[in-house]
Amino acid sequence: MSDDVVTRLKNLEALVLSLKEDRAGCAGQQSALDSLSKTLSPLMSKHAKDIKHYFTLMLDAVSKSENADEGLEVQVSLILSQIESEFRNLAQNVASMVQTVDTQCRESTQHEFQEQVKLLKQNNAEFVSALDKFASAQDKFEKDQFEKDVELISQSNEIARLKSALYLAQSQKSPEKGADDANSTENVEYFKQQLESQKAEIDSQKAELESQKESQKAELESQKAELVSRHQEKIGLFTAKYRALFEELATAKGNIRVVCRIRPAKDASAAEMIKLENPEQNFLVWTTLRTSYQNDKSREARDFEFQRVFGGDETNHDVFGEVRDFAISAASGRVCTIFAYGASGTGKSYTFTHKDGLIQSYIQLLFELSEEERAHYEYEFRISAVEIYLNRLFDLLQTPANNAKAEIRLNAESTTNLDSREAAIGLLERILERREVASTVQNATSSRSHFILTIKITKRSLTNPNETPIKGQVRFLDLAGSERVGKNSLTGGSGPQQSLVYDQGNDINQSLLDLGKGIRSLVTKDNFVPSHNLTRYIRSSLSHGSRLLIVATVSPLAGNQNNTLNTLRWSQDAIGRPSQGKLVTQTRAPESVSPSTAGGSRQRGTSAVSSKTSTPSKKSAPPSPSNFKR
Ligand SMILES: Nc1ncnc2c1ncn2[C@@H]1O[C@H](COP(=O)(O)OP(=O)(O)OP(=O)(O)O)[C@@H](O)[C@H]1O
Repeated sequence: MSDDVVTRLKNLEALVLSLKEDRAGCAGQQSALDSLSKTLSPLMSKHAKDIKHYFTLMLDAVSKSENADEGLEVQVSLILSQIESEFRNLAQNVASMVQTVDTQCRESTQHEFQEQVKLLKQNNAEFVSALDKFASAQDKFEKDQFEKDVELISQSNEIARLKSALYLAQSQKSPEKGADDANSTENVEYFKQQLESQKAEIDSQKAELESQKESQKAELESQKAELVSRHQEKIGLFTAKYRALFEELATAKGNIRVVCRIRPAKDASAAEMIKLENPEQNFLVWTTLRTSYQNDKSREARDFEFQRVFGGDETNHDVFGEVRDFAISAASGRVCTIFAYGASGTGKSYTFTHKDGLIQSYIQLLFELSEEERAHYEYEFRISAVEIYLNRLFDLLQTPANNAKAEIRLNAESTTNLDSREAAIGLLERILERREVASTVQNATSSRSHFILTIKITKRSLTNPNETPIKGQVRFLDLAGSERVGKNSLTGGSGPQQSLVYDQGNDINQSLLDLGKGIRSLVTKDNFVPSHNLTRYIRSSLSHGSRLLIVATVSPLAGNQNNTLNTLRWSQDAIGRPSQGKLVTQTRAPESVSPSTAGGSRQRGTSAVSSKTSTPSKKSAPPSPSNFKR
């Protein structure tokens, strides 16, 4: 087929050449024909070559295509015949053009000849476009061939499927052949099995995916748990370091501490009577509190020593800051006790139970600690509240019907769990109300009894069940007022009333004496046998390793000097310091307090007394470890 086209083209070329020869004599047109021939001839032969090349490619492709069927061949033939007809037209055009040239050669005009040449060129362009078409037809053919391949593959699959279905149908239709029946059943079984196995495979893939998903999830969970545990470990380490620092600080401060709290003074001249000597306080240097009181003959200045003195401008928060470590020590298994000791109205309750009081702050801190460590430890808090009056114990958690106090034997107090900070604060309020009401019923003021609130802490390891639980406690003791009571100092009525006041005074003195001895025995390590129920009840607070804080509360009120001195003396005595304080100097009694000193500032650390005394102020040496630390 291709040869035919090439032959035709060659013939066409030959025709042009012969035309040229025939018209050799035609003057004027000879050169035009020459140039036509020169242009057309190589063009024709080039295109002929191209066409031949494309045809070869195409036929080659067709012959190589194993799957080529009849339809494909028809398609190719169609394309080729289309191309051929294009060339045929072209050849005709050229032939007619040559014919025209030939005619015009005779009656020629220059103009017409040029027109014909133009036409020739146009025809030539058509020829080129035909070639382009051919090229794109070839592209299409290749694409079609690919699609055809795909189609053929799917068709062959479909055919296979149809064939087998047909086979199946035929074999089922066949009435006479048992073997075919068997085959048919086999086939059905086979397809069934195939289906089952495919389903099983899909199921197993699904299961595998699920298990991969599960294992990835487990892996992620374990990574997360590891991160959390590392994080908690870090927190744990940090907390442990923090605790250790607190313990160090607590040890440096000593197991027995004594501080003084001065109630804000209403009376400026009275404020002059209790003054701080060394303004810059820190726990390594004892603070000197100087009292300046008029006695019968003269004005007397005495120095008392405390690890810290809280002035009238300092808050409960400041006091808590000094003994915060007690909560941490208690959570680490120690028994920590805070005593508030002072005359009635000096601020003991304010320090302990005002809305930002020490008890509230400790409750808050204990719950914070349990929250911080909840990944490793389970905390349990149990509370008890007892009042001791005339050596008798009353349980403030119990509420007898008659609204009286529930008297109990030693160690028979009830306890209750504290589940949350809010519940604990609510319970505290009820206990305090109970204390007030019951006091009236018992005809005793709160300052005539000792009030003891204990929070017992049990800390159990969650990670190691074999670990022994840690047990500690924080105890608050609001001691009975230190004001002097007795036949000579406070009559408080006559008859039974006076006798009661006398008994109260005696009991308070005896209990405080016993308590003082108990505290001192911790320093001296003497054998101590308690004689009062107060000391018996708080025995664990006086055992080895326990921590004590005495907060001596004083109020700089005119006429309050005996109560103040009484408080200061008891607190000094309890820790083995000279109970009378250190006599500084004796001055003449002033006529009156001058306005400049009367308006003495309440600022922490000011020292009006020292400026008036001849002895220069001095700092005390820190307590010797053998005396104040165990
Ligand atoms: N640091 C202080 N700042 C402000 N007010 C205070 C301070 N200390 C005590 N007060 C006030 O002084 C009054 C008496 O205080 P508080 O009841 O605490 O004394 P108390 O020593 O507990 O007395 P009592 O032994 O009779 O119960 C209260 O009104 C209290 O609010």
